[in-house]
Amino acid sequence: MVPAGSTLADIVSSAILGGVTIVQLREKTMSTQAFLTTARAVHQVTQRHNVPLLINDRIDVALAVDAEGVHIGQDDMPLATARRLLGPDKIIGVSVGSPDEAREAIEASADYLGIGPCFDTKTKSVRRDELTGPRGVRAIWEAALQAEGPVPARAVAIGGIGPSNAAHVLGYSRSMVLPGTQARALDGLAVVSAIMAAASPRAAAAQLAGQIRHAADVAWPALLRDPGSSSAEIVSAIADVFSSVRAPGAARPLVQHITNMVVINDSANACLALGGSPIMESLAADQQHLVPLASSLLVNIGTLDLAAMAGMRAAMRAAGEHHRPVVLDPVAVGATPTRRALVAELLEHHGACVVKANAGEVAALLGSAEVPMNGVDSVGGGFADPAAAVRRLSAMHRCVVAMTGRVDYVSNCAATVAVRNGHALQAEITGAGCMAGTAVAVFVGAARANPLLGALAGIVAINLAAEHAARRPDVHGPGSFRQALFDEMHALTRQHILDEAAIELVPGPNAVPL
Ligand SMILES: Cc1ncc(COP(=O)(O)OP(=O)(O)O)c(N)n1
Ligand SMILES: Cc1ncsc1CCOP(=O)(O)O
Repeated sequence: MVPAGSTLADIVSSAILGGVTIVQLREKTMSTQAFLTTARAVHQVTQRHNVPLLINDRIDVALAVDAEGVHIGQDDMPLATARRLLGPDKIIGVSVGSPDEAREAIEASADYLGIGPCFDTKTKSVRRDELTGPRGVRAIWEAALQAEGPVPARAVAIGGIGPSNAAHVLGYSRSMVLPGTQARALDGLAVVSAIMAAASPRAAAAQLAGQIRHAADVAWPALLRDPGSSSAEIVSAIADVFSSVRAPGAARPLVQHITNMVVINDSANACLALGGSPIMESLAADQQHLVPLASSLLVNIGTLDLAAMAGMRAAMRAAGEHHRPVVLDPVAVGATPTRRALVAELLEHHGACVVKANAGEVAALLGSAEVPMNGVDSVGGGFADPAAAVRRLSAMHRCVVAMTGRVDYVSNCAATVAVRNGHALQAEITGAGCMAGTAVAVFVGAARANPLLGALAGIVAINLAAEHAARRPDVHGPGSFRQALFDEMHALTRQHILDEAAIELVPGPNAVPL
């Protein structure tokens, strides 16, 4: 992987200057003599920078160059033997791909775990069924944290991790906030190609270090931020978000949509009427150019085709790299295997900031049959405990969930808010739910520090507009309602929100056991 004209030691030095804090030398095919020569050269560099060097698999090489430690796999020398040979002071890391392996390694005193492989990678040949995904990383990490060993558990994730998914992997794999304990993130990420094959290893390492800081300092605290502690406080905070978009002279948030062909025009008009600026582009190749310019990304799977699916993946990759909030609308997710697999993949590989869904879609995502669907519509009486359902989905995917219905529920799993605005005519026009997704995307882009409030602002805004439209004397049914809805979105004011938002904080546990 070392490009012509440069040496491994040069790359390691430049990666450390970019922010790498520990180096592992992994050579699968070199002769022992060449491995020793390389290890000595790399060790000189790491020692100069005061960064530990670990040798993969080869205890003999680690001893010969007096490296700071080793990394061993499940098929390598047993940990106890490695410890005997290396002594108590050397670092020993162990690869784990299951909760059982994690428990065993912690009990046997591993200094850290390498959890994975998380995603597919060209660096190592792994079977599909061996890939843990971020959800598997989370399960393994939680098992490690619950295991009892002589040293506290530490871990990194490995496999296919780069700048577009690093923050997502760290956020998604956090152990859950169980009552009385803190959510715990992994201690870092292990990457090979994202640094070694980069044009500038220093810039690549710096970008990854930035993603790690973003995950810890920005994304996670934002997700769990309080919306306020009383209905009045929350309504006032929602009104502030609304005003930040609608203030005279404020730049209109650009919302990049990949949406369905049924609603595309209505969604673009709703975006404009609410104060946003819509762009609707599904071409995969354009996403890396468009998404960084946008304030948020809306992905709606309503009418699927292969090109749009490729566009969604590319757009969500770009959103991960550039920290753009993604609003995912999993339209009719339970209806077909393709929809189920796509949404599972998008949530697992990229993650969403907000999932906006109706009750039937929430049920499908939870794997529950409690709420049936008829095509894209949720039918029946909904969940017996809707707040618990949104909390559970929010905790499962580490995102805000906005569930639309007669009463809307919006949750970041630490707080859940019920919204009792809206009108029955919303269920009589196609695309009302999709427009709610657009409304959420407009305000989430403006409320990055608190996506729960952004989602609430979108839901309240479209619902109040619907109430206003339905009250108009010129509205006689779905057709005139649809037309009036755009006018009323446009005419909505901060004062309407302060006077008319009907929201309440739903009492409940702070976290949900998964
Ligand atoms: C940090 C880290 N985690 C996992 C591995 C993989 O090690 P192993 O299972 O021994 O597989 P190979 O590297 O030998 O292919 C690692 N090297 N580092
Ligand atoms: C060594 C190893 N172990 C599990 S995946 C992997 C390779 C990771 O490489 P990359 O960071 O290039 O995906």
